[in-house]
Amino acid sequence: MTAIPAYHEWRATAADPAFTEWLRSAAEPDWSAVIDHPFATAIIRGEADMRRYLVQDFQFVDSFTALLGAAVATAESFESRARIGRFLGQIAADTERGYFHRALTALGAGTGPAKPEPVTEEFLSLMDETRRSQRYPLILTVLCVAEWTYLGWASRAEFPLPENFIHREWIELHSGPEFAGWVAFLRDELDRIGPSLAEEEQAEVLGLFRRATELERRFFDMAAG
Ligand SMILES: Cc1ncc(CO)c(N)n1
Repeated sequence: MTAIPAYHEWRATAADPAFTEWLRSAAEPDWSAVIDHPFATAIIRGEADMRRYLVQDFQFVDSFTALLGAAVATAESFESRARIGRFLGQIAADTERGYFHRALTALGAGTGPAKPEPVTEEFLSLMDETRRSQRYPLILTVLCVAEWTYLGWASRAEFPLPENFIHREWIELHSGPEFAGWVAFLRDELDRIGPSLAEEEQAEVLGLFRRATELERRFFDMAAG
């Protein structure tokens, strides 16, 4: 494995010196494996069996929403806090939650408690630990991986989208200008804060970014069965 240069070394030679670009490039090959994952391709084609995936992801989204709450609590300005709070209230707790209820009902799965798969457990632990740290850079890092990878695969979809609402709305929730704007906000926050962190903290952020990306890949592997 090639060693990953520290941010300040990397940025001297990078075409795009953004902090999140350093993180993303260091998360390869997992990053591209998530974006190009066969399960994501099956969603885009309207062919994925969504039941196990959505039952597991409903648990993910609960911890993710709690993590958004921690981001609201730790953000450094009212504008950032309001931006995250809006996404929490309008998307996570409303549009997306409504989708889960309709989709899980249509799949005959229900919205009650379900047994988490091992990768789900690992992801929930990572998010819960990050939430408890109450450290904004770490919280942003996990949010950024989750949202940016999802924008990546969902943006591969072309019109017309699948007819089945379970595939179509899942793609719509993670693509389009509004979701792209949300991801741009998360990246901008991390691009603003990351460069002034101490080198050890930058390394910690990098480790967390890579770990979360690996979990995204394994989450799709789990869904593909
Ligand atoms: C596993 C996973 N990663 C990212 C997202 C997007 O929030 C999601 N719903 N599920």
